[in-house]
Amino acid sequence: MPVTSDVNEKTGESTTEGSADALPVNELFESLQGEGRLAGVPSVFVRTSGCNLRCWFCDSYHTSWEPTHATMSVEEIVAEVESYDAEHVVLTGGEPLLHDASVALLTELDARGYHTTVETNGTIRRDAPIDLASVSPKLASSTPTPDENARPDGKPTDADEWAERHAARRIDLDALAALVERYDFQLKFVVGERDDAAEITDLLERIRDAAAVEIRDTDVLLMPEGATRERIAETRPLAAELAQEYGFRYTPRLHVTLWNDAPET
Ligand SMILES: C[S@@+](CC[C@H](N)C(=O)[O-])C[C@H]1O[C@@H](n2cnc3c(N)ncnc32)[C@H](O)[C@@H]1O
Ligand SMILES: Nc1nc2[nH]cc(C(=O)O)c2c(=O)[nH]1
Ligand code: SF4
Ligand SMILES: [Mg+2]
Repeated sequence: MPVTSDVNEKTGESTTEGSADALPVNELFESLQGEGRLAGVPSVFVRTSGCNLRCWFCDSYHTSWEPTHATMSVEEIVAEVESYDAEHVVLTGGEPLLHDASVALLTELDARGYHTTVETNGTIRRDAPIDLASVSPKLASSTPTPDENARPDGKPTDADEWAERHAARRIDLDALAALVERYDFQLKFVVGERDDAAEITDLLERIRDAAAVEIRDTDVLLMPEGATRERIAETRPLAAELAQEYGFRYTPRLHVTLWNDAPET
């Protein structure tokens, strides 16, 4: 029987000791990669549950604010991935690098020749075979407030408690430097307001100082904030404008345009 892999729902801390071979999986599906430099590529998505942050805009509420999951062994996940025809696998969450078993899963996928992308908030470093580290550091504007949260029914969350924890955890320069040094990477920032740009350029300077590899402006992608077609229609012009102004790349959210906020897309 697989050992339960879990994350403390109150603090988002990983409690995965002794569970190197099982993951909390919120959903597993095939879709088109919607974001980043592999946008449009058919991919299997493995969405783990549990996060150490609480972005107010999180489009995966049931992995962060209210985590739900089935526990699957690495073997079961690999078998389900193999039932699809795709060559690309995206490990996401929640925060997938919280879990020890993510390393085991990536190792098994690598051994079978899959291209792996890991979507991560950049606060955790891991040694694992990752083909593309898709790192999305969280800006101050992601911090939850009692008025702004991702809860589908709009009711209040424990945002006060989380605001402090989120702010303290969201940037870890050592972890960001390690991720860009170890892996082929993209830095993907969620943009919803013009002030985000100053924080991005400031943070970029600090990562460049801390990391021993080159970070080109074209490794930096700006992505419109929004989990729905309506919302990205509002934020898209700003993300595109800032990308042009600063020489960064723009990335769409193809899946939102195609399927809005439907699950398993
Ligand atoms: C749900 S997160 C899971 C991976 C990891 N926790 C992270 O944040 O990078 C997957 C991607 O969706 C982005 N994201 C989440 N909610 C979003 C929103 N409302 N608008 C735009 N991007 C969003 C994140 O920044 C990240 O790049
Ligand atoms: N189609 C599609 N592309 C994605 N790229 C990153 C995603 C994520 O949630 O990490 C995502 C997602 O949820 N769906
Ligand atoms: S870090 Fe990722 S999964 Fe966690 S709350 Fe933010 S967007 Fe959601
Ligand atoms: Mg998503």
